[in-house]
Amino acid sequence: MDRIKLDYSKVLSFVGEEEIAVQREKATKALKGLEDGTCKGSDFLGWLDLPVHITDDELNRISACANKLREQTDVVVIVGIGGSYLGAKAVIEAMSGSFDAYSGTKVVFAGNNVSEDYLYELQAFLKDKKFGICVISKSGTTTEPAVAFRLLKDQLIEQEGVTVARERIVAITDEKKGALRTMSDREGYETFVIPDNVGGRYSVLTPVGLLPVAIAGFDVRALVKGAVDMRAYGKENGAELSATYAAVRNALYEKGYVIEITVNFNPKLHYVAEWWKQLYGESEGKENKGIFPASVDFTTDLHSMGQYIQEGRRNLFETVLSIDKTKYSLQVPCDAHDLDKLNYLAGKRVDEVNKMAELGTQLAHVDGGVPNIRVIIPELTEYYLGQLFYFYELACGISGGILGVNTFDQPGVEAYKNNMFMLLGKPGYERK
Ligand SMILES: O=P(O)(O)OC[C@H]1O[C@](O)(CO)[C@@H](O)[C@@H]1O
Repeated sequence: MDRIKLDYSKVLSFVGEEEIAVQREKATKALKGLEDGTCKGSDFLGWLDLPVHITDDELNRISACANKLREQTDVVVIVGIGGSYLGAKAVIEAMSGSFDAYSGTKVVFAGNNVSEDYLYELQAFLKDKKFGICVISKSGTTTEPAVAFRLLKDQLIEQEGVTVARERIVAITDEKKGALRTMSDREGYETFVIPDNVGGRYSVLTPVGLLPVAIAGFDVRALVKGAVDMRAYGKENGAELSATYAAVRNALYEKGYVIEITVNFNPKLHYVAEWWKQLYGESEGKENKGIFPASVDFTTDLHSMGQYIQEGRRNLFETVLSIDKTKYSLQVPCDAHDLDKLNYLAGKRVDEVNKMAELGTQLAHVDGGVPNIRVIIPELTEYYLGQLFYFYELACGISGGILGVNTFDQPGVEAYKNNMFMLLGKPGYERK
């Protein structure tokens, strides 16, 4: 099997090898802190060896539950927010056909917003369907999924009765605590556990990511295998890939490049970038520090954000997720009249046009003062997504260590919640 690669040659006119070497040394220390459990937030290092410890029994149970739901339903609603949906959404979007949504989708998402219109339209969509619910919340108390779950559970009971509804609801939550655990135990829902020592944004390789991906019909074993292989590769060489990426981005940060834009040239990677944004944003954005994680979809956004990236404030760098091989092959046809003047492209693969757009953009942006990192992915498969997830997770742990923050907490998220609870009159929040 091949492996994802890193190319940072196009940052070297912005930061020198010696500046990267300084950060690389810090990366080695940060990695040690993760491996021997002495870093800040060390209660949440369960993700480090998680892929290696996933057993065949666990994967079989996930497959069995997914198959049961696939047989019993037309559609399964995945209810969750943040780390409780982004990993699964990233894999499902990456692996699905671009128009699958129009031809009988198996999985839809809810509980990642509190839009009344979204929920109303979802309920209308589900009205004549056999549906199931996979509700995911580590804390079991997050408002967005809790509101969506209450509505959908009532609808399911109304459409199918209490007994069938119980069979079609699966909960993924804490082993012992939280409202969702209490409810699941009382109602007798099938449950899967999010380990205590794995935070939400690091949970894609637990049932949180694996069960929805399996329900959608994709290969969770290949996903896990990719992560296992990336872990093993890192063990051999001091986590070379992750440590280098962490060092390079911190060398850039030290020089005032405070925004990292993750770029794709394939819209299927849109949600991989959303997952990455939560991972890095929640992990590093604290104590008035941290690189701001942003993302764009090219070439689409070259026609909107491209102007700013080329000529706006020079405080950003790009990390391009570059896919080597496409799944399908398509050539630009020849036209006898050539009225659109495109015959110079006739016979070329559409992907060649895309690759030249990628190279042309890289050269233009580097010329314009935007350092460029490339993460090269051999093909868009579950296996390489598994590698990519693990590469990014480890790099994030290392990068947070270099920055000196606790990578694994998210105290800042509470501020909006407290205000919302106070405004909504939640008991206990009146005085705040
Ligand atoms: O799984 P839970 O507990 O509902 O939390 C969902 C998300 O909310 C946060 O706790 C805060 O936004 C994230 O860290 C987490 O991924």
